Amino acid sequence: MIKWKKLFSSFKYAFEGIAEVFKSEQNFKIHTLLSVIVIFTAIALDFSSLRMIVLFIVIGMVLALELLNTAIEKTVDLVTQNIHPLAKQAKDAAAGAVLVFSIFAVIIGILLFIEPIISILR
Ligand SMILES: Nc1ncnc2c1ncn2[C@@H]1O[C@H](COP(=O)(O)OP(=O)(O)OP(=O)(O)O)[C@@H](O)[C@H]1O
Repeated sequence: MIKWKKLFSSFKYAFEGIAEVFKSEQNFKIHTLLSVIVIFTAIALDFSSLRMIVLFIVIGMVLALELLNTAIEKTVDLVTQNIHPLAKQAKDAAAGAVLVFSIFAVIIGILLFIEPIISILR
């Protein structure tokens, strides 16, 4: 049987986690703001369903990766407050994951937007 109270609590904690990261992490704020701008621009350009789906996947991945990056940072800080090469490697690798996907997100974004922008300029 579905435990509704537990399910509701899980959502509540997840939203608390997102709100906390939004408050404390500048990068997450910037990515969220950019995502909103990009989505409204896509609507204004009358994106097809397929373009919209790809856009939502990419935006979702960027924001989810940003949350995971913060989770790793916090976990490392919980394990040690001291300078440690493994702490550096863990945090840098997590930041690298965000950077790698962000670079590809920009490339995908250009590919998604270029045609609708050109056709509106014609
Ligand atoms: N305990 C540690 N030992 C060694 N190097 C660390 C340690 N903590 C952080 N660093 C280094 O400092 C960098 C910045 O770490 P920090 O925890 O300040 O994250 P941040 O850059 O502030 O991330 P964000 O701005 O997303 O919170 C890390 O990427 C890592 O290279």
